[in-house]
Amino acid sequence: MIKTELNYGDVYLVPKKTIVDSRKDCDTSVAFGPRRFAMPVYPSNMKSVVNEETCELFARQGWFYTMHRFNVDVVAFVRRMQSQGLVASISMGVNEDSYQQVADLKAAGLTPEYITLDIANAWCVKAERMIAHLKEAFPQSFLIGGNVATAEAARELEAWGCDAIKAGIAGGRVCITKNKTGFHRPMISTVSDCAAAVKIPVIADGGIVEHGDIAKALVCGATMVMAGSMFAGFDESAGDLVEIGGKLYKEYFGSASQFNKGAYVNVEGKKILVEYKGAIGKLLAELTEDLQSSVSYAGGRDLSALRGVEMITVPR
Ligand SMILES: NC(=O)C1=CN([C@@H]2O[C@H](COP(=O)(O)OP(=O)(O)OC[C@H]3O[C@@H](n4cnc5c(N)ncnc54)[C@H](OP(=O)(O)O)[C@@H]3O)[C@@H](O)[C@H]2O)C=CC1
Ligand SMILES: Nc1nc2c(ncn2[C@@H]2O[C@H](COP(=O)(O)O)[C@@H](O)[C@H]2O)c(=O)[nH]1
Repeated sequence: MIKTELNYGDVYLVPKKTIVDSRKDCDTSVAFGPRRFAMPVYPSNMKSVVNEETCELFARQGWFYTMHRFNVDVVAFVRRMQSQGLVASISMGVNEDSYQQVADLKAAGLTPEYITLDIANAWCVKAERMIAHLKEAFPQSFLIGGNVATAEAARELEAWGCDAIKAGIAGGRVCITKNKTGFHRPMISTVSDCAAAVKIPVIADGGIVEHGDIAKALVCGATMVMAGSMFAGFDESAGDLVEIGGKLYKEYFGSASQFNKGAYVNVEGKKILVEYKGAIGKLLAELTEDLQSSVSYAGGRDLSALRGVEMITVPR
């Protein structure tokens, strides 16, 4: 029997009685690890989405962020953020260069508050080794492991010592993993299964198309949401600005694309152009308004209201 699974676009949320006088009374802040952040959504740790300036901007606004892991001087980055009293949140891989970065941070006496172990399928022996290494080197850091897509994988990463897991395989806008390997799970099913399986927070990663998808991910049990394409078209986005036929675009490419890797080897990502949309401030304000509205429809005053919301599918 082949199972049917659901994506964000396949479901809607059922409204409850609103108890606030204004949407502005709804609190969108979220406790995540040792800190509280203004919103439960943040940009993907991709070279075409964030750079040091983007990370600093998000940290200053009280939003969470994670710096990507591609040719980054982590010692300089962590020092830069912490010397300004900002949260330091970095990414690591599983290869020798990442072990060297751990040693460099230790030698410099630096401890990032948040570390994200970032590989396509973190349910693997190489990730298990790196997670053990990171837990030993930085027991005080909040360790996010990802990505995974099943309850069993989520449980294993929790058992290996992750403080949070990132869920979502092959659901991203510039992903070609599902085309090239055949593997993928839709996000509603992925997030619901992973969140039900573990006690630690789950980050829903990839596949956000509409702002309301963020509320849907939280209803499925996610604590945080990571999005790439949604944050890719702005002045502050890391991708290059290009002009074609008098129209402006920003480049957005996958971390496993030829453009990121510098070679066509094990390519599982592509490059696209996203419409240029100006300054990012307008998006951040609109995301906040939209999530405040979601909380009001959920019949509460804060994000906890979303946990009790009924989800339905509509036949197409
Ligand atoms: N969320 C998602 O769905 C996906 C995200 N990505 C993103 O792309 C980037 C690159 O990802 P990734 O390829 O994992 O990392 P890397 O290319 O950095 O690979 C990390 C190491 O793991 C090994 N490795 C990677 N995949 C496999 C595999 N399937 N089987 C055995 N060994 C493997 C690689 O060896 P070798 O190359 O020799 O196999 C390499 O030594 C990451 O930032 C990741 O988040 C990529 C695909 C899907
Ligand atoms: N299969 C691939 N997935 C990738 C790649 N680079 C990043 N990603 C994942 O996509 C999300 C962003 O998705 P979006 O729908 O919000 O744009 C990102 O956070 C990664 O998990 C890649 O090269 N291949």
